[in-house]
Amino acid sequence: MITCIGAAPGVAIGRAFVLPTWEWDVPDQKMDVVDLTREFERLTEGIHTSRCEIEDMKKEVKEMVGPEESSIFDAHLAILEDPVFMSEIKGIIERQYKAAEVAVKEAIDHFVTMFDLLDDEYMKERATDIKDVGNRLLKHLLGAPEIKLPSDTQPYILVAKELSPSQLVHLNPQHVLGIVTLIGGKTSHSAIMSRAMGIPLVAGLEGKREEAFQTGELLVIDGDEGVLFIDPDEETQRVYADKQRKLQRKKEQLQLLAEVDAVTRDGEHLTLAANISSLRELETSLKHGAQGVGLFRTEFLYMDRSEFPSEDEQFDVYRRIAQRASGQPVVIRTLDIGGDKQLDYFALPEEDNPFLGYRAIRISLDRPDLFLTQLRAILRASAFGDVRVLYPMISSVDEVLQAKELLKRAMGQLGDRGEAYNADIPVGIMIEVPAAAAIADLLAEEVDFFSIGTNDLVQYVLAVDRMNEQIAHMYHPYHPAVLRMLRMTVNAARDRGIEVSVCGELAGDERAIPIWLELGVSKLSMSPQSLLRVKHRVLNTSAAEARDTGRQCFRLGRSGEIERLLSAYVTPVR
Ligand SMILES: C=C(OP(=O)(O)O)C(=O)O
Repeated sequence: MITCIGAAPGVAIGRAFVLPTWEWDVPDQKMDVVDLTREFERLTEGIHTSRCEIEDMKKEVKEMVGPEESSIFDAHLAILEDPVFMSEIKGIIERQYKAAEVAVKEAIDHFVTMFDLLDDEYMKERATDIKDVGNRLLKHLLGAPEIKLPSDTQPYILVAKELSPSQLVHLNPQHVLGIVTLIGGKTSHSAIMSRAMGIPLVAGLEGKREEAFQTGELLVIDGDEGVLFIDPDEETQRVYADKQRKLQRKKEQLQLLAEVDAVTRDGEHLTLAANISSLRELETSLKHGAQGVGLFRTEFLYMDRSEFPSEDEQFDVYRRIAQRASGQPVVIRTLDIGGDKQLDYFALPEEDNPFLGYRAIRISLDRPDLFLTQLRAILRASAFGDVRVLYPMISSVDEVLQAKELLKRAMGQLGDRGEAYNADIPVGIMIEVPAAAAIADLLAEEVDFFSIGTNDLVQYVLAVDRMNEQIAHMYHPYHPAVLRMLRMTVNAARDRGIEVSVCGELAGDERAIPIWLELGVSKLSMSPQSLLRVKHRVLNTSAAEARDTGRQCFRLGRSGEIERLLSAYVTPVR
């Protein structure tokens, strides 16, 4: 047995297919005849073809896996445009008279060595991205063929030194039982995609096996435990086949809960809704028994295009979602760009602190033309279902009043056009900025509901960037400061009699159920993949007991203690 990193859960048993390394042999030679113009032209053409391929893969992943995973390819496109990477390549051509492919190879080696030397998992993963993009560029410059995966064989476990997201896109989950990579870890882009595609993955095998992996050898991998067996004996095969069957059965049992209400053992009802970014995700959510859409992240409608979506385009999507939700609530959040979410055609200013900068409602209020277009589209959809509007990143009463004023103006415009809409559309705000939690009592006077966005709330309360892997260990959703903010918000909503729900990642963490019960939050909105797991936990929970645990959490002073107490209370189900 080899212990490694379990990067995507699940068990796989099958024969190995070893993927040849995607690295080209490039002889280090100077140009025969110095023709800089020709080399630059070849380089430009290679970049263009690579960009087109990456854009196609991005579209494919968006369709197949989801918009968030597809944004992985933005990092790849950014590398092709990176001025430092490109000037390194051009400098080698210009000053050393080397052919474009030699220059690209040297630039890849230079940056990969530099990033690998840093003792930082995140930077090492970025080295993988550079290799992936650089090798794609090299492939075009050398006219080399694409490495193809077998598609007509028995299903196999794919073994690769490392696997790039662009290689993963072309995997057929019907053929690939599992993945083994020598390098990489839990945070790699491949791991994120494997998890979303439901393919078990173990990583970090480099140096743990002396001889090379061979195509055809029998492997067992367990992506939960992070273990790999090579040519396992019969007993091991039996044990893991058994585990695999149990996991499959668990999945099937959970699926049976889709139509069951989320009620605790002692009769308390919770509403479990879904966070979605597309119609495709709504379908998955409905299959998993979602009670409506608690958060529709509309920014994904604005991505992968060259201009802002028109009112009609937006209306078409919102209407279809409202209709498909068949009368269940659909909460549509207005545009939340800025921070880590950028639009190619909307040049946001370079900022020192983009998460504290020009983003979300701040942009909407600054650009009423864009905001009114979106509000009209949402309002028109409200004639087709229980549509509600949600404003992101609210930090003051003034912002709410301005947004409400613009909503009224949008209603007036639709009225002039004779369009139907719900004049009483419920209006809510995200509580994700500490200021909003602190003045929740004032904000509650102005709106119909609160939706607590714990992802951003945790980042802002703790001053811990949610995207920065180096400080990821400090990102504590169970920090007492976060719990206090939650309490303030929920109390304010209760005193004013408005609805409060939670839509951050914490809503999908079954360990948090005692916190919600203690606070009196009865509506949770989460990723479609979490719905059945959380429901299963709710069904096995005694609200009275859980509330007791929740109460104890509020008395503890350290995140670790709180997390331990909650973890001991539940045994997570997958
Ligand atoms: C749901 C949230 O918003 P985002 O889309 O930024 O994750 C949140 O911040 O909790």
